[in-house]
Amino acid sequence: MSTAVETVGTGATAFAVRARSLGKRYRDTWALRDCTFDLPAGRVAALVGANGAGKTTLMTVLAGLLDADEGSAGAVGRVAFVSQEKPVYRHFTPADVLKLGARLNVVWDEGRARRWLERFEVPLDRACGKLSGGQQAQVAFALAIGSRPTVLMLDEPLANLDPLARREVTAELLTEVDETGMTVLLSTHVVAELGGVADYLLLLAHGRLLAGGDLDELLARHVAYTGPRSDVPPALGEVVEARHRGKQSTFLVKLPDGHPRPVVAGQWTERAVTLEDYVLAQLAATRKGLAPTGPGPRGFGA
Ligand SMILES: Nc1ncnc2c1ncn2[C@@H]1O[C@H](COP(=O)(O)OP(=O)(O)OP(=O)(O)O)[C@@H](O)[C@H]1O
Repeated sequence: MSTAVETVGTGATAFAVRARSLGKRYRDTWALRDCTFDLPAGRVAALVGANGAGKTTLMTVLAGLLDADEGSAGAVGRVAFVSQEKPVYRHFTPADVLKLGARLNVVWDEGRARRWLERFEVPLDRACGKLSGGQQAQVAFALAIGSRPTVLMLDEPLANLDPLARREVTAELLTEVDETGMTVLLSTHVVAELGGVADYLLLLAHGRLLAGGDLDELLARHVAYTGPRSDVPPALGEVVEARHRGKQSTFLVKLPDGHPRPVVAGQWTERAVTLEDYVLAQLAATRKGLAPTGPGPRGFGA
């Protein structure tokens, strides 16, 4: 079955992107399978997963550039997608790219696009082929931002950027979200830098949605314990990851539903789980072949 991406009516929907049992295969191999989620509007969602997990495939299907083989997907309003390669015409200057944006897009905000380039000090009159990889990426972002998307999808937007530019790009994206109400879905391996930026998570493993949902809620349902070497954590819960080094053990534990965070005593300490802790623990568990936390009825089983 081939299912094209449908555009969902803007009515009273609170979601910006929806996927139902979405699947995509390349020849006989499924790259994406049984992927179901609703991404609420106005969120900044991090799409994470190991190499080959299916992130690019998911975004490309959501953006309507690839047909799904199973299920359906839809996005509300205008979607802009910046692929991993961030392609720009090498002989065009950034100023030419802006002119092209104005001609190609029904909705075009020249000021926004230009401000983005000025903010990142990208020369407007130099051929894109002579710009650095990071500057070329900024041109691709400016083109996407200028088209005033309702949903902006960015495949590894931080990959070519220096550490300061990464911080500035994420900050600028948040400003855009605040000002326009757009929804952002971005895939990345630079999870540590998404703290305070992403407020939603979609975690893929081997083409399946392993976990997803509101980030604060997800992290509040987990806790990290450190203490003397032990085979079991000091309190009830499902062990997502156990690490033992010398005489010390660290556990990342999913708390039982409805239970408050237990207070541990003695030599054990507990701390809140960060996005990076959570993602690394989940990825390590899937790599070791441990049973992943399976998706719940809406695909969110974190
Ligand atoms: N055009 C293609 N033809 C055949 N297989 C493909 C194609 N594109 C991707 N795949 C396979 O589909 C799976 C998912 O790939 P995808 O690029 O979506 O992963 P990803 O999570 O984006 O990876 P990365 O983090 O390395 O960019 C991988 O096993 C990959 O080898």
